[in-house]
Amino acid sequence: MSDAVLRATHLTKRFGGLAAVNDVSVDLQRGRIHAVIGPNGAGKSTLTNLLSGDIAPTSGEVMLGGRDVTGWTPERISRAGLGRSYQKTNIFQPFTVWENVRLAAQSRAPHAARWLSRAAGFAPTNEAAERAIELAGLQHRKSAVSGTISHGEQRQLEIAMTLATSPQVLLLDEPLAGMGTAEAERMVQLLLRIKPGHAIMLVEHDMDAVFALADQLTVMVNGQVIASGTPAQVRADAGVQSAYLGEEEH
Ligand SMILES: Nc1ncnc2c1ncn2[C@@H]1O[C@H](COP(=O)(O)OP(=O)(O)OP(=O)(O)O)[C@@H](O)[C@H]1O
Repeated sequence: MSDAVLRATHLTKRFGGLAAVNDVSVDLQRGRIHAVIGPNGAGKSTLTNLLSGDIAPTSGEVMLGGRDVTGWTPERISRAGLGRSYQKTNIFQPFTVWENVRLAAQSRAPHAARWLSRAAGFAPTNEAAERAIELAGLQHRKSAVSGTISHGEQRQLEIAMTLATSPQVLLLDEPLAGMGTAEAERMVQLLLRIKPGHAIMLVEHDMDAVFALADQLTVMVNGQVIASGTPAQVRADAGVQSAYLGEEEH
């Protein structure tokens, strides 16, 4: 697996006496979705925060595109090619869908270009925004005010804003949370569309979606990886059945 775009090795994060993430290693490869599942408190959000640089590990390292990014700020890691969706918190509700996505794309424009360009006249930025909106399936909502679109569309917008920064790696934190069946299906299709060009880590509680999307599955319990492999391997794992998947069936 030498072609990993992101490789985290032996990551540990301690909060006082609690090892929220305990010796966890994950690889993310282009064109593949690596799902991380586990019960509440398993350490999935902490792992995501370690990869994005939002928190620094107690030990272990994170390599992104062949560079050691351990301890880098989130902004620097983001510029190095990692995009992370933040559950609607980055959306400016009064702005249109287009304005939100274009602002996200503009944050990636070279510094000089940002100041020299007029609001609607910088072609590469507009192209990145157009492409992101199309991939996210929001063309028909471009001029809608973001605060007025549905919950599912806001989640699509959040992903469009992340895509607009042209990341190689995407960390997606529960993109299907709070969705009905139709919205969830739309999001699954969106994720399949963006999969070919990106290395994706998906943290998600919706097991139907996880098994529909994941090429690789890592199961965490109490900060530790208890199983990792293909969805079929993980489904067949007796330890996973009793520690986690079994719970879903009750
Ligand atoms: N900043 C913090 N300080 C202290 N403990 C923390 C902190 N962040 C997380 N924890 C603890 O670390 C453990 C893992 O939490 P984390 O949020 O990563 O789990 P999770 O798998 O994302 O759960 P969920 O599915 O509910 O989001 C939990 O016991 C949590 O209480």
